[in-house]
Amino acid sequence: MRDLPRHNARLAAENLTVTRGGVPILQGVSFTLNPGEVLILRGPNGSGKTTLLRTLAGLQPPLAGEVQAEPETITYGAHADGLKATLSVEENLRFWASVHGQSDITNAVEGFNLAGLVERPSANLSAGQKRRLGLARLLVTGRPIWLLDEPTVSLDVPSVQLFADAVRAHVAQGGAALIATHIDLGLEAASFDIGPYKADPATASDPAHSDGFDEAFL
Ligand SMILES: Nc1ncnc2c1ncn2[C@@H]1O[C@H](COP(=O)(O)OP(=O)(O)OP(=O)(O)O)[C@@H](O)[C@H]1O
Repeated sequence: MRDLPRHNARLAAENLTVTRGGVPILQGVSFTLNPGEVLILRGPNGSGKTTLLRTLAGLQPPLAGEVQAEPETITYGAHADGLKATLSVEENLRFWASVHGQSDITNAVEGFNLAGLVERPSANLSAGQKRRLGLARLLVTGRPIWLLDEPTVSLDVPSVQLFADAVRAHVAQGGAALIATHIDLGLEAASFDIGPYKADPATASDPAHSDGFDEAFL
């Protein structure tokens, strides 16, 4: 069983303003994610969930406010699977594990029912199988804070269950997860609704902080 550094799995957002294409999308976002917690990120399409997750993950700077988390505690599961197409399932997991200084992929293979697929190039997986492999990578990072963007897209019901089980096991070991999803995962979790944090359109983009181009998120 993995031994996650319990005290590291805390993330706090302090009065965050997040932007997309230089335009403020959310402002005044504050919340805390504690070890052992699952928080479901709620908000309609286009409300800024991806933008917030990317900011929390350190992939883009906030326009204002602060993200507090210990270094190298966060792993971000994006919309895109980010798999290496020519590598097999096992090679993908071993590669990802080595990037994070880990070596054991057993939990990842078993936890996402990949044993029968280990030798298959990831390019030849179905959409749901790719998604399972993408999620299995979470288990080889050794990182305690999972930030996940629509993790169940393409998953069938049994696979959603595998994912929910993985999250349960993760938080039972002191991990934490913030999950943007529109479906009920059957998890014991609080919700964080970003609706009240919609940025005031009058808060014009600050050119000093504008990215200056039309961002495309991968
Ligand atoms: N390339 C872009 N440049 C600037 N703004 C964009 C771009 N793409 C999307 N936006 C806008 O940024 C806002 C926030 O988008 P974001 O992807 O964070 O929302 P979301 O809540 O994750 O949506 P969904 O539930 O549909 O995934 C939306 O209003 C969207 O229209």
